[in-house]
Amino acid sequence: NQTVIRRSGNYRPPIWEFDYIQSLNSEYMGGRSVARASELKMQVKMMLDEAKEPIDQLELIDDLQRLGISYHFQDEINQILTIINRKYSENHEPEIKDLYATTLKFRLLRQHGFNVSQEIFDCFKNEKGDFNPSLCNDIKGLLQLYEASFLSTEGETTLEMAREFTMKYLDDHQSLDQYSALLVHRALELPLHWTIPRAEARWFIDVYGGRPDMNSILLEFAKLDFNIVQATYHQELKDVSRWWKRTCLAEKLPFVRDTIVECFFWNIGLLFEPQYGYFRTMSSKVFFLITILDDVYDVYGTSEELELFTDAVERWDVNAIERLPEYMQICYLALYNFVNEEAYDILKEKGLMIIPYLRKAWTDTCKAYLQEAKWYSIGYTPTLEEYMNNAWISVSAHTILVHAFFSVSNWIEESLQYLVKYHNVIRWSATILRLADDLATSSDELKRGDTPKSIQCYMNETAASEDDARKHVKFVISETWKKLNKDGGADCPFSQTFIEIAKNTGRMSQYMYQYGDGHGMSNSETKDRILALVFEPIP
Ligand SMILES: CC1(C)[C@@H]2CC[C@@]1(C)[C@@H](OP(=O)([O-])OP(=O)([O-])[O-])C2
Ligand SMILES: [Mg+2]
Ligand SMILES: [Mg+2]
Ligand SMILES: [Mg+2]
Ligand SMILES: [Mg+2]
Ligand SMILES: [Mg+2]
Repeated sequence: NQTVIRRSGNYRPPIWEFDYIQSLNSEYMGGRSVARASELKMQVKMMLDEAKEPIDQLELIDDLQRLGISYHFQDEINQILTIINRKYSENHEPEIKDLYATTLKFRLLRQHGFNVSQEIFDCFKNEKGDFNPSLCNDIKGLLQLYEASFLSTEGETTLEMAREFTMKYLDDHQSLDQYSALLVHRALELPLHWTIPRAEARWFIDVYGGRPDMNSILLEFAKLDFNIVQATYHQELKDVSRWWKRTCLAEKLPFVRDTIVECFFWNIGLLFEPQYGYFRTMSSKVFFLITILDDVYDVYGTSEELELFTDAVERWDVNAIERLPEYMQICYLALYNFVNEEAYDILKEKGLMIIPYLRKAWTDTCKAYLQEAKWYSIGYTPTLEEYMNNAWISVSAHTILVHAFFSVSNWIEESLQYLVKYHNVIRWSATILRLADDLATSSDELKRGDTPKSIQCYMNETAASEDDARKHVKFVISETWKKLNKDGGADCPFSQTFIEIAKNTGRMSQYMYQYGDGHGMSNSETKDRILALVFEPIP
């Protein structure tokens, strides 16, 4: 047969070795830390009970969320916000026209699913309908309004105006106190709504520590809780790494990305709370399988082999293995065994047979991969729309979210129908992941040979420069967030936890790819972030 030319991704070796991972032993595992944490938790709960003024309650809630400890007080927080929302809906007139207080209330209520209207901001406009330029000196208010503008849905022009208005003034503001300057700089880099909670917590704990009015109980609890939660991550990562070792996939497939730690890291972004260990462990394996299959289709497989593999996945018949080349047999059986392992757990725990759902998700992924491989082999450049109709599937977010649905959801029945037809909350989450991924990975992909990506399709279709194409892709990400805010909003049929995973999938993609390909090439920023969030306790 003709000599097969196989491309290579020339990927780098893993940064963290198996033995190092197995040697992890956090001092925060012990009972002493847990005992101290529960004492502190009680004191924080009292602070919540004692906060009487709405502005004090809102500021405390905002601090708890940014410090990453609000998950301990969900009931108390929802109770407080329900009362504030009821008072607001009974009496729209704001006591004082305070941009900061009004915007903080709007952002927290909307973030928690209360659909408070953007009209709340009309009292800050002049007779022309623009925001009062006099507001430009209220830096705290401007910053809140900037952050709030990212919770907009399509057509909310006041929030659109708010984003433009605040960006103009925030950018060149000089007279800033040190704390506000840090918040403004951070927000302009990546707004709060687009930031994964764990990354915000790690950063804000340091910044909060330097705030003049910081509360030492809050700070101590935030640090200790962060480290205790990180200690549970170590156990989960040991589990995942033992699975990685047992499969020998990296050894058998030297051409794939060997990034099991990065795969685990994705899932700290998706859901950080300690009680979701099973989800993170299983989802890390999903990410790893997606990554190596993606490399089989993008880099290594010949068209004939890829057709065979796609057909074998669609048939979901272990006997199909005979017809596969050896390297594909190991991929297929690893996928087959993992899917059956998760299906076994769910059948045992919840009495639900999920193989059909998982099988369809993986089949859709492989068919989308095959479509891209075909476009590459014939040198075809699709229109942006044609590309995206396939690429929101080929980025495999739907597979990640289908697996997630079964490993975190309890009330599965009524939302199952929305899962199967990939409800928009899945599509918009996948679209953000795809576009953020293309911005960061397409240059390397094109160099070694891959299908044209969103940037290249847009350039080919409109004769735009690469710079303008990248700007357009960033604009589409921003517009897609408005759709995600809407379809992941109050009347979304999924659980809050599932919606949070879908939103964090978009957030984590913007975080992982903020400085280039944090997954495949792992730049220093991503390495430092993994050290801070996964390995190193806060001193
Ligand atoms: C999990 C993922 C985010 C998804 C599959 C592997 C990834 C790390 C990334 O890899 P990439 O090669 O950029 O995917 P694609 O561009 O070939 O679809 C896309
Ligand atoms: Mg939190
Ligand atoms: Mg790829
Ligand atoms: Mg690919
Ligand atoms: Mg690719
Ligand atoms: Mg890519």
